Parts: sequence; C-alpha cells; structure tokens
Amino acid sequence: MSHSPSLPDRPRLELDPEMSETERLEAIRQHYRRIRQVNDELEERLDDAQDRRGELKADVDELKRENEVLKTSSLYIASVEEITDDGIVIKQHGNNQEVLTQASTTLESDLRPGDRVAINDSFAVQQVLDDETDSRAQAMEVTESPDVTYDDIGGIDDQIREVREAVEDPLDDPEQFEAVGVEPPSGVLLHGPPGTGKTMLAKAVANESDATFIKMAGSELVRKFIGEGARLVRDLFELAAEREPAVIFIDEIDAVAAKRTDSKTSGDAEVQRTMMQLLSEMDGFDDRGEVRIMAATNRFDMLDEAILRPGRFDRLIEVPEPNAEGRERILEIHTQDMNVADDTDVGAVAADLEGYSGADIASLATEAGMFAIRDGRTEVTQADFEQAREKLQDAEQTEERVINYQY
Ligand SMILES: Nc1ncnc2c1ncn2[C@@H]1O[C@H](COP(=O)(O)OP(=O)(O)OP(=O)(O)O)[C@@H](O)[C@H]1O
Repeated sequence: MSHSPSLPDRPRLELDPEMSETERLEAIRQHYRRIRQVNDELEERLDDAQDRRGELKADVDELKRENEVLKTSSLYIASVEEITDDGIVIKQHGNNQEVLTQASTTLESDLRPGDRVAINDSFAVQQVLDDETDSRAQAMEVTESPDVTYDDIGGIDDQIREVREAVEDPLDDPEQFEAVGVEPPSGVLLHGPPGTGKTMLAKAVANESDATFIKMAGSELVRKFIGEGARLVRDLFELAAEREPAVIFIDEIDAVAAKRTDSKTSGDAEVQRTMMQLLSEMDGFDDRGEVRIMAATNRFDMLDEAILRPGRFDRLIEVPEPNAEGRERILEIHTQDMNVADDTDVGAVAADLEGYSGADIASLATEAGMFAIRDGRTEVTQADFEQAREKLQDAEQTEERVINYQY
C-alpha cells in the first residue's frame, strides 16, 4: 500500500557529539514531543479513515442489496414444455435451451405445458405470464404426445399412408428429402365430412413422429377471440417454432379462410386479417425446420383458393365416409375393450350402417353398451347394436324434423 503524500514526516533524532549533556537531553525531549505530536496526528487520521471505511462499507452494502433486487427483478422468459415428477421442463426463449427446474408448490399447480413463464438466473419459475398466455392457452390446445395411434383409426389406410409421407417422413428424415432434392409439401389439408377421423389422423401423426401437437380451432378464432385472430395465428407459429418438432393443426380452417364475400362488415375484415396473417406465416415459413402444418375442413367448397396455392396447403387429402369394410374395422376398434358376445356378427352390424361416420360408429358402440347395462347384463349382444342403431336413427330423424321445422 502506498503512503499518502500528506502523511507527516517521520521525526528524526539528530544528536551532535559536540552537544552537552543538557543539550542532548533537551534534543531528546523535543524529539519525544514531535513523535507524540505525529502519533496524535496519525491517530486522528486513522479515526477519520475508519469513519470513512464505515461509510464506504454502508455504501457497498446498499449497492449489494440493489444488485440483488436488480438480479431478481430482471427475469427471463421461457415456455413450459412438460410437468414431470422430477420437476418442470422449460425451454428458454431465444436460445431454446431446455432446463429441468422447479417452482413453488402453489405456482406449480397453475402451470400447464405451453404456458409462458418468467424465470430467474437460476431458472426457477417466478411467475406465470397471464394476459397473453390466457388467450393463447385457451385458443390453442397443446399436447406433448397425443395418445392416438394409427391403429386406432379404421377404414382410411390410404389417407394414413399419404399423411405419413407428407408429415412424418419429412420430420423423421429431413436429410432424405434434401438428398433427393424434393421439397416436402408445405401444408396438408384434410377434407371430408364431419367425424371421419381428420383430427385423429393429425394427432396420430404427431404422436408417431414424437412431435408436439398444437391445435387451433378456426371457428373459435373468429367467434371467441375477436380482434385477436391475427395475433393468435402469429403466436401459433411462434409457439410451434419454440416447441419443435411440432405439428400445427388448424381445425375448421374454412372459418378463417372462406372465399371473400361482397359484404363489408367489420367481422369480415377481421376474418380477412386473420387469414392474411395465416398466409404470411406460411409464406415466411420456408425455413420451418421441424414444424409441419396441417388443417382440416368439412367445407372444402367454401375455401378461398389463395390458401391452396403452392407453398401453402399444397397437399390435399380427402377423408371420406367409411365404406362397409372401413365401418367394420372402426366398429372393431370401438368395441375392442367391450365385452361383446361371441356370436355377434360385427360385419353384419357394420353392413347396416351405410352413411355412418367414424364418430357415429363410436356413439353406436357406446349406446349398445348402455342397452346391456340398462338390462343388467355384462355382455353386449347383436340385438343391443341393432337397438342402438334404431335409437340413433330416431334421434337423427327428430333432429331433421326440428331442422325442417325451423327453416
Ligand atoms: N376412422 C376412424 N376410426 C376410428 N374412430 C373414428 C374414426 N373417425 C372418427 N372416429 C371417432 O370419432 C371421433 C371424432 O373423430 P375426429 O374428431 O377425428 O373427426 P373429424 O373428422 O376431425 O371431425 P370434425 O370434422 O367434426 O372435426 C374420434 O374421437 C373417434 O372416436
């Protein structure tokens, strides 16, 4: 440590050999007084320095506290990937780093996969980001791994094969496409009557390619989230990029991508904005990495051709009503966990179900089970299936009568 230049000089005792005894004594006394003086001076300085040190220490403590506050108040943003027994898996925005972390028990019970959260330096979840997350979470259904498999889907084997080629193969082996030099389709559009398994197919392909399934319902975008459609579409693509590999599934896409009508109501303008956002996301999504886009509609005839151009939904797959063989397979799938009497001819039941969709067959199976239960039996018989069919037919006719009466 260097001495401060203003420190007093060290007193020196200079004794001349010529000096008398008295002179020497006087010189020594003077020297002693000077030493005392310098000592007092130094002690005073020391006191000052100690005071100053105390002040500086207080300043340091204050700055340390401030630093702590700053550290805890600047948080990073991340998305919750998965909630496991070992903790919460989050993915940080920006660097996409995945981390296994913790949150307080109260916070943890509020967390859902897909939530946006704020995390601190040590990645602990500090808060769930509400407002934006809310509509995001409501408008999008995010499933880490849907539990539907190809085996659960009956009667549409060709469609399964086509979807696998267009969605699963590019996710599984992008290099193969690059090596051959073909671009995988940009978007896959499933079209066909209601309840034929379009949503199941999208879920199954996400499951079998180990991709996150992110579903958005077009009808909700325009009905429930008025004014937010375009932003939610942007969020949808952003979320998919964060969660890749991912399959985006837009159900009832006709709600946001119907042919332009002449009316100029504000509702239409909002729908148009949502569709424009969707188109621009698809166009700007060339480097879409491990994200595949699927959509479904029951109203193919209503679609605006703009969404079917190359680079957008350029792979169309029709999912028709099942034929007799398909119906039999679907009935088998939906009765495999049921206690069906051995002499039941599933093929004959299915043959009678002309015009039934997969969803209708699923309700028929449940209804047949209900007949057995009402009867106090544990086995479902062919007669139960027949009764169920009659009941559903009656219900449908009543529905038709109501509709005819209304219009
Ligand atoms: N091909 C099928 N094989 C087995 N089950 C099916 C099939 N199609 C439909 N289902 C049953 O019907 C339910 C609804 O099917 P899904 O939601 O996939 O139909 P969708 O075509 O997407 O209908 P929508 O157009 O009304 O959205 C399924 O959960 C399943 O129980």
